[in-house]
Amino acid sequence: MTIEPGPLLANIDSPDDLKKLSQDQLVQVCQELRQFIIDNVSIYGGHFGASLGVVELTVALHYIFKTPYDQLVWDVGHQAYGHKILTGRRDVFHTNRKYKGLSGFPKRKESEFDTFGVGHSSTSISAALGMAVASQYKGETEKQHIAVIGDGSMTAGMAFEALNHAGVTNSNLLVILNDNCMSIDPNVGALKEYLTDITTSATYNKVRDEIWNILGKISKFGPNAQQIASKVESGIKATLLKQSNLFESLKFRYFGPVDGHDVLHLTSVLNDLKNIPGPKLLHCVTVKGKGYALAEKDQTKWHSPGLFDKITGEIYKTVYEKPQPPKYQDVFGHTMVELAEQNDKIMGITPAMPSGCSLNIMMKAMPDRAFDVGIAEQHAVTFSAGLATQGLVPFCNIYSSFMQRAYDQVMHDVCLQNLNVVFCLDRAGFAGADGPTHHGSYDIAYMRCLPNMIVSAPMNEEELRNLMFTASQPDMGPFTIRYPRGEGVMPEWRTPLQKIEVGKGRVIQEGEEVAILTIGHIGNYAVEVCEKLALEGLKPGHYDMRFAKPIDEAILHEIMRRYDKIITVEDGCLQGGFGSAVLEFLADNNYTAKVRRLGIPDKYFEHGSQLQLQHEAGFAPQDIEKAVREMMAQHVLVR
Ligand SMILES: Cc1ncc(C[n+]2csc(CCOP(=O)(O)OP(=O)(O)O)c2C)c(N)n1
Ligand SMILES: CC(=O)[C@@H](O)[C@H](O)COP(=O)(O)O
Ligand SMILES: [Mg+2]
Repeated sequence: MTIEPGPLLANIDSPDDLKKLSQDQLVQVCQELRQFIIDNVSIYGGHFGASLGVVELTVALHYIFKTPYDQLVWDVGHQAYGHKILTGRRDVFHTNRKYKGLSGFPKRKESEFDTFGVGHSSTSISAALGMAVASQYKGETEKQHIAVIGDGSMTAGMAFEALNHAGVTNSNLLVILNDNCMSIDPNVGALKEYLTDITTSATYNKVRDEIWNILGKISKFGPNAQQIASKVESGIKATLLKQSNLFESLKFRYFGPVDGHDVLHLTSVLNDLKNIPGPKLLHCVTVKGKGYALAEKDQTKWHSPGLFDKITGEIYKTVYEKPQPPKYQDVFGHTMVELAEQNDKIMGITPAMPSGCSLNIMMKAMPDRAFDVGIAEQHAVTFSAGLATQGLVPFCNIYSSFMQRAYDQVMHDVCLQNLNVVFCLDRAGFAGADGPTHHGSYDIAYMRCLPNMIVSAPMNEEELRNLMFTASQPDMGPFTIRYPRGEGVMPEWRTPLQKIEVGKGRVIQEGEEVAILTIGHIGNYAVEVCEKLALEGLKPGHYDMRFAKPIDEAILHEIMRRYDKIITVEDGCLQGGFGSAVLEFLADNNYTAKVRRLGIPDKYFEHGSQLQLQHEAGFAPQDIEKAVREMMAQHVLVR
């Protein structure tokens, strides 16, 4: 079902069509765009509050700037639905985040208006600066470069690295700080408080209004207006502004705060800024979820709510007759509290994903022992390392793909010093609709090669709890536990906590001819396959190896004695992953069994459901079954 756009939006196939509208029509087009986003997301899903919050900004940017010639970079990109709809993708927007459909984030290969591929936060200023410097180098002096970054994304070190560089260039860069006082959860930290102070400061607002009044008058003076305006503005700021401004201190020209929902004022401000050279920052104050009352009220819930009834606001949930297994995330969250109640050394850390990873349960129960540190993965890891030096046991929960950003900290600050930090890597394996930026494909490989690091993955809820308990024991050193997004398999999951021997796998079923070796939740697919094959009297062995490192050598020797053929299955990259660890063991021990490795091959996978992507990669249940049947049909001549 395609959604009908409003009458103005129906005629906008590109920003050129938008530019044909009169100023008066802009308010209506914003209403239509907002409604179109609500209509689509309620039926097809996706990120919600962030795009509603930048409707006016999106319209104003495409109205004033010459996109795609002028380069517009969205940070994270979860707020870019309006941008996609206005730039030729309105009629296919219902495919957003669906398998083979539009990406949920800007993507260079999807549109020339998507100047930079995003998904992970805080890259926009660096990227836009790179573009601005390239334009300068090529003599494209007219070209504009705009980075739109949220207050949450601004908390990351990378954003500050970029500001630090940009401030000493004379590049044509406009940073728009979209300040809605929210990350996914409420934004945190001193920067957030600083931004709130500026937004509410009476002195500041007075100064700002005077500057804009004077700019308005001066613009009547013709071609030299901007130089004059710029001098007047600096003068006013220098003389009137007693409090120092962070961005001005970094040599940016700071403008704002302005109301990010007043589209007419925004167009006039952007029009003025277009003509002011050098790095500048416009502080826009917006409301996440603007225009949909429930989303304005509970902004975390409506960040990405799932499907809902747009009239009543009811978020649909599947109703089951029997109790269902919990999400791994909730098992993690509740187990953290349980462990921390028993062991006063345990602390919890998340970089800006408290509700996503469920550390919010511990943050509520034990606020002095659980920290949201902002979008700051590098800091989260080294902060955890610092805690560990003092004898505490930090559980640092980071989405597998976001951990890529903190790799040096894992190696240099944790592993090299053999510190007791537990890394809970959430969203391991295919993330699903978020796509390649968010798939947790590489963690087994990138963690396995680091000395001192233990790498494990639970096959179910009980295993997750036991691995967490094991990792909390004294002197474990760096310990990784990876698990996927979503439900496990055990409705009755509050099992007693038991220590697992590090590096020890489990026999799920002994069999004949072919052994399936799995790691983590994906092992449940092998269970399914074995049950199906048993109906035909076929009985492959199945081993849940639990640890990719140290790998269970005793069980592997035993497997080599019993089987000619091995299938390894992992929801991670094949290069350097769990299957590679098995191959290394075979080679080191001169075994010559036939081995087939199933996992994520050496290419990027787009978005879709986890199962669709697993099948595309060749390790969904039917693919494992096929591999077993093919292996069983093969005759091994040499042993
Ligand atoms: C490196 C990284 N860490 C975490 C995330 C998860 N994440 C996506 S959006 C978001 C909040 C961003 O807040 P802000 O930039 O203020 O945008 P808003 O949603 O408020 O519009 C977070 C934490 C991410 N995409 N990238
Ligand atoms: C844009 C972004 O990075 C997050 O909103 C992400 O989509 C959250 O993923 P989960 O829904 O798996 O928590
Ligand atoms: Mg925000």
